[in-house]
Amino acid sequence: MMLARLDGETLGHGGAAVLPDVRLGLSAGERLVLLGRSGSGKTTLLNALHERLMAGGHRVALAPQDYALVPQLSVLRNTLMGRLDDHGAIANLVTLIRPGRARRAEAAPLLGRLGLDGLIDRPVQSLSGGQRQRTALARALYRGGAVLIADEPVSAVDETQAEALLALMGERFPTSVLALHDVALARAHATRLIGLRAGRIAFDAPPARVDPAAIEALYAA
Ligand SMILES: Nc1ncnc2c1ncn2[C@@H]1O[C@H](COP(=O)(O)OP(=O)(O)OP(=O)(O)O)[C@@H](O)[C@H]1O
Repeated sequence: MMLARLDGETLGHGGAAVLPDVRLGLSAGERLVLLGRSGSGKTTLLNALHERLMAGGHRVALAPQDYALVPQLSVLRNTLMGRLDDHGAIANLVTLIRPGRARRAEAAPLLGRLGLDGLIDRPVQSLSGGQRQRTALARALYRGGAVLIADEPVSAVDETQAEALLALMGERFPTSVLALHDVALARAHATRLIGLRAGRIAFDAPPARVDPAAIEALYAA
């Protein structure tokens, strides 16, 4: 089933085209991984797919590159924010002021899987970069949905953790679109690798059909 499609659209910012004439579809069950140099348009493309999915009425979990956490609030409260739009304003206020036992119990197993169990009540501003990144991921995984969109979601953790986190994302979300810079992780996780270079999609194919030289060419100066 096709969940979202970009059909010859020009993506950019304020009139400046970053990716002209993009043709790309996302079907249920696919794991797309975007590769490309800094500034090649990965975030731009993720945002466009996010908008398109939302417009189609799909529930999407988003893990942005800058995490978008509230630094003064705890790991638990930031995680619970993943479902704010499922509840009314009053319920949300109560949850954010004093998360109830039920909400805590709901989020705790996931925070355990992410290695955050000892940090649940710590304000995010007192965490390391990797711990913040895992909190942002916790919020997305707690949200759940048809599709996960994550922009460099494992850039701040070590390789072993990265593999475990990608496995967890795959377990929770059959469909995802990720930007990754680690080519080995990208190959291992993706069902489709998409290379961006010089304003266009240089390749879009299953990892086994993408030549290492094509990937190297993405990053060549
Ligand atoms: N809000 C914005 N306003 C104007 N230009 C932008 C904005 N965001 C990104 N750009 C420009 O769009 C281009 C693509 O940026 P984008 O963030 O999509 O790249 P990226 O591949 O995700 O990069 P990185 O790997 O560094 O995160 C860049 O030239 C960037 O300068």
